[in-house]
Amino acid sequence: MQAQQLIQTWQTLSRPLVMGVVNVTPDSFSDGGQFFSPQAALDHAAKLVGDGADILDIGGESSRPGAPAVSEAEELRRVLPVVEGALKLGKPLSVDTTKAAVMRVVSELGVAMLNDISGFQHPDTFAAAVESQCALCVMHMQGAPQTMQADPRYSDVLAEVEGFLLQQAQALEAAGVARERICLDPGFGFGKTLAHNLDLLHGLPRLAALGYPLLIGVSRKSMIGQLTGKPVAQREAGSLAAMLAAVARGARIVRVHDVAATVDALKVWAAIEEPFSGT
Ligand SMILES: Nc1nc2ncc(COP(=O)(O)OP(=O)(O)O)nc2c(=O)[nH]1
Repeated sequence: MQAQQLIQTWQTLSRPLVMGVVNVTPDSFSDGGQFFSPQAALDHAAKLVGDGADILDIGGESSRPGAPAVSEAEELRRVLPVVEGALKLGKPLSVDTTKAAVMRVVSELGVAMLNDISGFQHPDTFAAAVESQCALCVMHMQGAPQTMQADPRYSDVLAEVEGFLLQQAQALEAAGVARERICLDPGFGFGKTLAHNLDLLHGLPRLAALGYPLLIGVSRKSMIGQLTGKPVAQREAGSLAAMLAAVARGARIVRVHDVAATVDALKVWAAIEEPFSGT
């Protein structure tokens, strides 16, 4: 069972896990349209595995601000061929979806994780998560992709994100989900200003202290663009810096587009951070 393999890995591995992004969408903010055909997506998935990805996150609906919603049928049409093909790559798969029907189908196919950017808030996705045997990524988002960046406001962003993540995790456990199946994600860029994102980055140790693996996604996001002034295609360096800052503050799974560069950055970081073995 892929889920057990993934949970075992994130419990035992001394280094952060690298999650490679496979967007089977025409409009993802960072790579929309590049991998929209099943074969292109599978070729990309294989490349990311070759580059060192520990997990692949397959998504069929863009969550960028203002993105149009995708129907259940269309999302299934996009992701199923890729999931079925990527299962043969021998790495745990995650599916990035907010639809219960998609969760149920891919759980049956044996994917390792369900990644819900809306944090399994809805009764149908909550039930699908509980009934699956998958690992679960509970992410915080204020509002919905279509409107979330209009005017995000918090009295205390860290406290509100922490409260939501803990509430959802505890609700899932109360419904019978084993604690080790759950990881948490503050949702960088999902209804957050740059200041909110930086507050969350600074506050990661408090989220890590909740006792669940932290998954973070800053790769190529607008917060990197705001800090560097660079367009999406030139945000690799900034993304690596933010990723390492998050790892230094407790992130255990990093969701990235640039897998090879991330693997290299983590190797150097680990060599510096780990006590030098002298070999
Ligand atoms: N758990 C989690 N899932 C996510 N899914 C999508 C995106 C957005 O990035 P991307 O998939 O590259 O863009 P798009 O949503 O436009 O496809 N970010 C996250 C994230 O930070 N955490």
